[in-house]
Amino acid sequence: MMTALLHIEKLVAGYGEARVLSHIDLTVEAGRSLALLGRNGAGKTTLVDTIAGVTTHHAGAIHFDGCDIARLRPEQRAPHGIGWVPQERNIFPSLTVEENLTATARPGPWSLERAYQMFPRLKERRRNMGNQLSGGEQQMLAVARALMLNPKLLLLDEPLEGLAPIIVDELLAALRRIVRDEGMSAIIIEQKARKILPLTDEAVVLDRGAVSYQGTSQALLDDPERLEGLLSVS
Ligand SMILES: Nc1ncnc2c1ncn2[C@@H]1O[C@H](COP(=O)(O)OP(=O)(O)OP(=O)(O)O)[C@@H](O)[C@H]1O
Repeated sequence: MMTALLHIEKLVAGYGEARVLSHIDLTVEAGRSLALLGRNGAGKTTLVDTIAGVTTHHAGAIHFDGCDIARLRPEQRAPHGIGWVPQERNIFPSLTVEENLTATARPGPWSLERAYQMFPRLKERRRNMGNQLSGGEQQMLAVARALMLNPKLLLLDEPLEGLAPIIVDELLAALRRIVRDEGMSAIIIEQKARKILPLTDEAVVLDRGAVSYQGTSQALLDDPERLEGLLSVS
């Protein structure tokens, strides 16, 4: 039997006493990508942050690559193969682009050279400091830095948010190559469903902390009315 890369069962999590996620079941197979969708406040960030280990875990299992990681501290999860890019990006402002990339790198196929191939802009800016970058460059740096952790699973929290349309297209092209051509497993939170669904294999929609849709991205693209219904404010 093939075991899933990530298998979440009956997960209940939140912040302190507050329970935001209730009985979430979710599976990501190796080499598959998942779009995580839902209205504002549905719990998308809370779910990704729970996989990264920075929320309060109340109940349920998080199996990752054969281990139960639910009780591990965040810094213990990265070595297991979780590459997390939070919404805030957390670029080191007083390190150069290249130092940002190499500071946390782990051995594996994603080298500095390959990161620069994926994001040529970063190579041009490699001697710039983290705080001298545009929002788009910062996001590219955050994704490239996560790749250089050589993770088994990438967690991207709204990578397109606040970026100019031309940068959105550039980043989407890179993400497409990362998940489609390179076969990287990923969970990508996105508000703009129609932008991200063409890249991803599966989709999960959250509503008030529970899963309201789980299926293929293509099925949602093929059924705009359903997609609209799942994401519109009721
Ligand atoms: N630090 C926190 N402490 C307490 N409650 C929080 C905290 N962060 C978020 N919440 C609550 O958890 C719920 C889910 O928020 P979350 O950020 O996960 O949603 P989201 O789907 O990512 O929304 P958005 O698209 O707005 O980022 C919301 O009701 C929010 O108010």
